[in-house]
Amino acid sequence: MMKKLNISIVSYTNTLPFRIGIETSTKFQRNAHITYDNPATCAKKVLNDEADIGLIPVGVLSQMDDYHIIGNYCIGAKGRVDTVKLYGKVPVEEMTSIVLDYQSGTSVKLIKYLTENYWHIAPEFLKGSHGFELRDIEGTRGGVVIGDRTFDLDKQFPFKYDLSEVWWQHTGLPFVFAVWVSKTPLSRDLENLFNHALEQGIDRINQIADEFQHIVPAGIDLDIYLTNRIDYKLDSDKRKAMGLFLDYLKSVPV
Ligand SMILES: C=C(O[C@@H]1C=C(C(=O)O)C=C[C@H]1O)C(=O)O
Repeated sequence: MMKKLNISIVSYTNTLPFRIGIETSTKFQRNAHITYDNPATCAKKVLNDEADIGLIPVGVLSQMDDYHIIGNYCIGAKGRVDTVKLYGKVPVEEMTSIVLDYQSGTSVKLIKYLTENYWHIAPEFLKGSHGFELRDIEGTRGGVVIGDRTFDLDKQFPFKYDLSEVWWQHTGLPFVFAVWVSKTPLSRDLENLFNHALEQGIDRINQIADEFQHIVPAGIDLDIYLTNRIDYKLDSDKRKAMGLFLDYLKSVPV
């Protein structure tokens, strides 16, 4: 019998196929302890050895001495993703500061890449705290928000920028927000089993979207979100994009 595996998974709607794949796998149902966390917490748990496997932000990998990317799936997007946005009451060119989502480890670095290399502006960056998205985006202060909290924010701000779409316009590449990582390598068998569990969920996306449509606010089409916005396959273009982003993080410690 294998030791119980601690798995930390992002609790946002975009991980539904992963969650269902793992939760319904007979192997992991019995032999895993799953926690549902925000991305920054997933990373912290893997870094502190509180989790064996985590869905962790790519932006955090540059701070890890050793890590292993598991399987062929990720949280990525080809162009617009809808749930990672810079919001503001003024256009980005007029923003003097930007509050960063405390739940993020990737988008908070992607915004630095884009302000530097795409918009050519140098705003001050501030760390957001719980509830910042409803409180702190004011005047010339913009804010980066990720995950389900964005579902209700689009109506509230006149200016919004989809960071994955802007990355796509700038590089012509998809973007990878989070990957499955372990600090110590898994056995080939275990990695295959884990990847297979994820695949079981991915193969049922349309059915899952149907079943869970009621959990997202009216106006959000879950099937479109899970099939045309989030892109789960960690293919060669996504690996290339991830390499480019990690090289940038190495060159400018952000
Ligand atoms: C696409 C998304 O990507 C998320 C963004 C992350 C980050 O910025 O660190 C991490 C995990 C992803 O779930 C989203 O939250 O909607």
